[in-house]
This record gives sequence, C-alpha cells and structure tokens, in this order.
Amino acid sequence: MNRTKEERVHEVFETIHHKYDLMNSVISFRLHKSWRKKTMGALNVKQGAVVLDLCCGTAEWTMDLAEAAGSSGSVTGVDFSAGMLQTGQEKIEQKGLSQVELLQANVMDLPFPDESFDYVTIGFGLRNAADYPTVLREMYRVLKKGGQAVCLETSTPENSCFKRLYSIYFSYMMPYLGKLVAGNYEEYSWLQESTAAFPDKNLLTLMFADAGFRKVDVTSFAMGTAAAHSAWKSG
Ligand SMILES: C[S@@+](CC[C@H](N)C(=O)[O-])C[C@H]1O[C@@H](n2cnc3c(N)ncnc32)[C@H](O)[C@@H]1O
Repeated sequence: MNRTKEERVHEVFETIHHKYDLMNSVISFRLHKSWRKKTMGALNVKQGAVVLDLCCGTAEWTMDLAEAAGSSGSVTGVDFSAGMLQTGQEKIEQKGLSQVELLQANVMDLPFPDESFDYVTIGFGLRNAADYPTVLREMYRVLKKGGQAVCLETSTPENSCFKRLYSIYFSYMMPYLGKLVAGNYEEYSWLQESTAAFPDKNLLTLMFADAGFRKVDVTSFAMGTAAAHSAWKSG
C-alpha cells in the first residue's frame, strides 16, 4: 500500500525517537548545535517572550528558547510524533523548565488563535511537512504583528564540486551510519530524499514572501548545507 508523505514521516520519527539526538550529532558532526546557537544569537529572544517551536521533536531547540525567554516567558513545542514528544518531555522535566508546554498537533493546522506568539521557530521540520506553503501561512497567521519567524533547515550547497561530495555522503554514507548507530537504514535514507526535494534558499525566500512576510534574511551555514531564514510580520 502507498503511504502518504505525512504517514511515512510520522512512522520515521515514531521509529527513531530513542536514537534521534545521538544520530543528529553523528550525521551532522555536531554542527547542528553551532547552527542553532548562531540562529539563537540572531533571534535575540527577549525575557518574557511568548514563543512557539514547530516540529519541536525531542525539544532541543525548545529548551534553548525556554532559557532565553526565562521563567516569565512561555514556550510551546508542537509535534505530531508522540515518541519524539515523550523523549523531549523527559529532558524538560530533568531541566525543570516549567515555562515549556509540549503539544501533539499537526503544524499544517495549528490549534492557536491568530497573532498569539512573539516568535515562531521551526528547526529541521519544514522539509518534512506535506505542504510547505501551508505551514508558512500558519506560521504567519499565529505570529503577532511585528513578530519574527525563523526556519533552520538543510539546504543545497552552491559550489558544484562540494555539492557532488555532499551528495555522495548524503546518499550513500549517511543511511549506513543510520544503520550502524541507530540500527535503521530506511529511516535515514528519508533525510537524503527530503533534503533533495526541498527548495533552495532563494526559492524558500520567495515562499516566505508569498506567505505574507515583509522582510526575509538568509544566513547560510557549512558551505550552504544548512540555512536559516528569518522573516518578520509587519507591525
Ligand atoms: C528532523 S525532526 C526536527 C526536530 C527538532 N526541531 C530538531 O531540530 O531536532 C522533524 C520533526 O518534525 C515532526 N513533524 C514532521 N511533520 C510534522 C507535521 N506535519 N506536524 C507536526 N510535526 C511534524 C516530526 O515528528 C519530527 O519530530
């Protein structure tokens, strides 16, 4: 039976949630941590801010956002995988971050009123959604006027030689690393497929503008293998 993209993605994350954090560090050579740190620096979340973290997974970015917003702020993490949320919830409890709430929902249909959040983030999540423009429109809708949205995601390297090397690593080596470390090949070949199908940073910028965002800034990381798109809603 043919599964939809959404069913496949859901199954992938329900299968790998126990090993997700470990695998993330292995396959990105821990670079994802420095990309997130730099993106947080540009976001400059204020104490007391109301923040939404979409596709929050095991809540790594959610917890950084909670520390920045402080105990007077509030951070809501949304994901549709119960397993990823459960792993995230355990970490949040260990850290005693009472300003965080995790919610199981689909990011294509958010259960929040218009203009609810000061910041909306999505880390390595948009690529997994069945329809990118729908998610971007939802991000825009729930953002307050003057608020900022940020998408950190894998991207396409611009240098053609590096692009070839990267493609070999992604297509052949990474699924084997997945098999070796997480005991799973099929799930890590999804990362390669979804990255190959994802728009490059210029097209993604246009998609943000189409969703209504006023200004879009792009920062590339590691020779274009990842990019952060920051976008603002008019005040
Ligand atoms: C690659 S993980 C990213 C997790 C986390 N943001 C991080 O940076 O480590 C992608 C997450 O998106 C979630 N996801 C994918 N499509 C979704 C959807 N339509 N609605 C809610 N969550 C979704 C998956 O369950 C998974 O936890």
